[in-house]
Amino acid sequence: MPRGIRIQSSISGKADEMVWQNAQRRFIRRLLQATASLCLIAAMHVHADDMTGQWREARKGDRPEQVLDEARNGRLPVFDPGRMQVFPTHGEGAWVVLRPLPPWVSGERVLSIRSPGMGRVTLYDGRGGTIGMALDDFGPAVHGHGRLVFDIPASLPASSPLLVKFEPSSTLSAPVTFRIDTWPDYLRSDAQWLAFAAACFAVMLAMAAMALCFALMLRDMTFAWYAGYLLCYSLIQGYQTGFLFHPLELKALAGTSATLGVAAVAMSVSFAALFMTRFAVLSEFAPLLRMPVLGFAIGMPVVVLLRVSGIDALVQVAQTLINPLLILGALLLLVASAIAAVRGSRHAWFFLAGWTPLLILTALCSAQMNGVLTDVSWLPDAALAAGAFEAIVLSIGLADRALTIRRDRDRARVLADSDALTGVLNRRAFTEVATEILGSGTSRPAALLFFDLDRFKELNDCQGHAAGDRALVAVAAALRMELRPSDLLARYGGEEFVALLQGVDRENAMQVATRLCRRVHRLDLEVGPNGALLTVSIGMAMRHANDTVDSLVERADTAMYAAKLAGRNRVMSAAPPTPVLVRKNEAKANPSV
Ligand SMILES: Nc1nc2c(ncn2[C@@H]2O[C@H](COP(=O)(O)OP(=O)(O)OP(=O)(O)O)[C@@H](O)[C@H]2O)c(=O)[nH]1
Repeated sequence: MPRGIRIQSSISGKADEMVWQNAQRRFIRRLLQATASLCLIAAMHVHADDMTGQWREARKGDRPEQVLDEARNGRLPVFDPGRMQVFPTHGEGAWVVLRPLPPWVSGERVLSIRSPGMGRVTLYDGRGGTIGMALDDFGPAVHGHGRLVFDIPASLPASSPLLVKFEPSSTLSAPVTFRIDTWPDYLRSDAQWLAFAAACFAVMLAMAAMALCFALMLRDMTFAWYAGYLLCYSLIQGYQTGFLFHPLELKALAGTSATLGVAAVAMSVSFAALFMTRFAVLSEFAPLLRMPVLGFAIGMPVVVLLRVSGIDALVQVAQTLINPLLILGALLLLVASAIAAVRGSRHAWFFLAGWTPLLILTALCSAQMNGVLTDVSWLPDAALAAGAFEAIVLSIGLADRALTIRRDRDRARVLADSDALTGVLNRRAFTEVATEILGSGTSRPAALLFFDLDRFKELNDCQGHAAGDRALVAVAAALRMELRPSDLLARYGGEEFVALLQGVDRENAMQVATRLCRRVHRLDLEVGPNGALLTVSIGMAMRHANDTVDSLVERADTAMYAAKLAGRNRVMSAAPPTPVLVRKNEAKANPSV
């Protein structure tokens, strides 16, 4: 929209803005409600009772047959393989015996271990053979997605117990579930998971790429911190689900979860802190918490450096600090954004809506490590989906922020461009916009009207300056009403106005000017005690090639004086520019001539 019209429509824009803000408030409220419902989804999970399980910690010198014997004799603790269970991977690891229950799945089948963490798992096939596997393993021909899968040959009786060993590992053990499926069933669920995970990663990475582009284009670090956060969170999920290795086949990242994975966890919270500080405008809405949040954002990379330093003592310190710091930091972000939101930061609400489900799910996944919510095996997948959900919510928030900034800028521009008393364009803005218009097409006809109120001094003297101001406002409003939205109207000086009419010929311009002249008279504003009404004298000049705004105004002003001399309350048309004037303008436009 041209700048002049934008300013002119600013008043009606205010009403639209209020409607828009209410709609936004409603949208955010609904978003929060949806988020809350997402967090409160009942922990319903149906799992098939198709196996029983027994387990014990592995000891040095254990033999597989001995463990199977112990299981057969009922000397091992029992667990439900369909519920999430953590098996120790410190020391010598852990043995797990799975006993399929009838009805048995015969023929070729698949044992899958969901969310196994980064450790290695070995299946003993009962004939002295073993198959070892890990999420970042590229050896086996068949590899699951988001899970470890073992091919159970048809030759192994369906009722045979399966012996699995969780090998010793320095990485944290994760709660796992076990399942035996026929190949078609397994392939179907694997394809579903792949589609789900690919969609979540695609959303997060697309939003991160978009944020990076915006960071570069707008030179706004808020977008950069946001992109950094999303990339780190995607990396964390990529490690945890094994998506980086299968299907992405990023072999270079195999074995890096203890360093790069941990760094990604720490950096994601650090980036989230930096992002939230700017996004929720903590400096304005929660200034006391800004420094602690920034301190946390800077502290986390330091801990990461200690963790990857390779110096034992420092690694130990980092290892001790990292988890408590993560928990404290996450809570700090939550509290800071909640305070900012309550104090009026609209974008803090977006942050809360996106970040809270993720935080709750992360906390619930951690709780599963301690034997809580063992039925809810979809929680790790929900944490992945929450990442995508958060990416969408925060991207909408960032778009809203960009719009808000733009609207504020537009409003400031409108204020700077408009005349404080009458609300029409001021002289500087008129000159700029009119120069743009005249420069954009010389072939299009245009006319400039110069208005000067008659005997305005008398009105001021007799009725006071305030009455004079009211008259100026009334005249400006009347002129604005009469003109087309595309015509520019400006207050040029004290009681002088100018209008630039586009696409009119001389005859049309004279008709418009005459109509405006009559309109001012019809305002019935008395000038003095003798009952004379306020009138206006108008000079009209048609735009010629080589005309500048100044030359056009100058000719219209001269015509206006002629109207004054001829008795006021009338319109006079300016003569075409004299050759001297044209030559002067040509010289101005091209100083070398
Ligand atoms: N109330 C009010 N008066 C203003 C404002 N700006 C300029 N004026 C007054 O407008 C009057 C202009 O007077 P003149 O230039 O003598 O012109 P005039 O009285 O209209 O006489 P003619 O133009 O010859 O018809 C002066 O008295 C200014 O003080 C304003 O913002 N508000």
